[in-house]
Amino acid sequence: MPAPQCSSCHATRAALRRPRSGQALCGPCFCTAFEAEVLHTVLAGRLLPPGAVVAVGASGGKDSTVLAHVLRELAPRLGVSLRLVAVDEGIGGYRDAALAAVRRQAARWDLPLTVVAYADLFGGWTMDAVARSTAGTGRSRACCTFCGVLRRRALEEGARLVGATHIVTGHNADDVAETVLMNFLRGDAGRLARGGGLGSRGEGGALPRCRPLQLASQKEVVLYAHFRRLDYFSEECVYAPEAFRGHARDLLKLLEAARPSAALDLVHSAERLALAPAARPPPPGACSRCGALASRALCQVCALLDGLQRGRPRLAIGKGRGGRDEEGPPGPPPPPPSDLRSGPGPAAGECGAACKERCE
Ligand SMILES: Nc1ncnc2c1ncn2[C@@H]1O[C@H](COP(=O)(O)OP(=O)(O)OP(=O)(O)O)[C@@H](O)[C@H]1O
Repeated sequence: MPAPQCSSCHATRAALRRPRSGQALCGPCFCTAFEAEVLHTVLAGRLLPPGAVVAVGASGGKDSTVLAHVLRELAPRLGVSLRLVAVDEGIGGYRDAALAAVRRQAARWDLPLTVVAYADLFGGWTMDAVARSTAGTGRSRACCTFCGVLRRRALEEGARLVGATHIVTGHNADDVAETVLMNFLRGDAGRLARGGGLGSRGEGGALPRCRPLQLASQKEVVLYAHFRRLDYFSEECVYAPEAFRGHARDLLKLLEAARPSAALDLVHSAERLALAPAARPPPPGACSRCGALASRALCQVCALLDGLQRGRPRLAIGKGRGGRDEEGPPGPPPPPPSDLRSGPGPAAGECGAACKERCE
């Protein structure tokens, strides 16, 4: 059976059916509709005011590639300027190739690019060193959680470096739905309550952050990249197979098979969740070491670096466990890596990151 006419321009055959609405569109009409929807998300949510200097978290992957491309198209109408900020986590055999994709994008789109590295920001620690340090312990599966905490801080530092007023990331509806599921499975009411909305307003001196693709499905992000012929890096991080997120992703796929709107429904559920006063997390204070926002004495970055230097990486994830090890009782502490400096961490007041928030 021949493909139906595009239901928008009626001039050509449709190339796809939109996964959620079933609307038949040709490639160009789909891309125009996709861009209009992102524009609506940004304007309706007042995410990026005119004059904003926007740091785009650029990983080289499909989501941030699509985000940077769409925002570049929309920048004149929004009245914002863009900077690409890429974080080099120090993941051998993965990040170098992804950074090469970001460099190609920056050159092709004529956007300024700044790269910040964990090794420079976090006293010599790279993600590979963190993984070595946790290998064989109960904490090795938490690599992605550790990395998310450090990346959030690194992105904040990079954004400040380029004079940004706002940070955007490429999280799409599926990413956010997975996070909602993970928080439910962890029983983490505090993060569920904070996870709603399209981003954070930048409390405590942190830069405002938002996710303009939060209402776009992963499938449509991929379709947009395909029809716009975007060049992106599509390999999975070497540490991803260990992550708990993979189970949430599998669960989401099962749910979507029965209910195609499951991801977006979860995103909207999180937006509407209202916590009983007793379940609300306490107002954050300042990290006693670096001055960043923290719901405990040390912010998550300082707690993590502290634990790494002592050979007992720990992270306060979940329902107020007071910063104890994330995954079960600690095993014997591994020796500290000999090739790493144990850095002092950022000076008081320099961080400004919202450490209390989930960092992926
Ligand atoms: N190394 C990095 N440098 C800068 N920003 C990053 C980096 N890694 C992730 N981000 C930001 O966080 C968002 C979510 O990252 P995540 O690791 O969940 O990957 P993803 O959902 O596959 O996104 P992408 O396809 O853009 O890599 C990205 O879209 C990007 O904006």
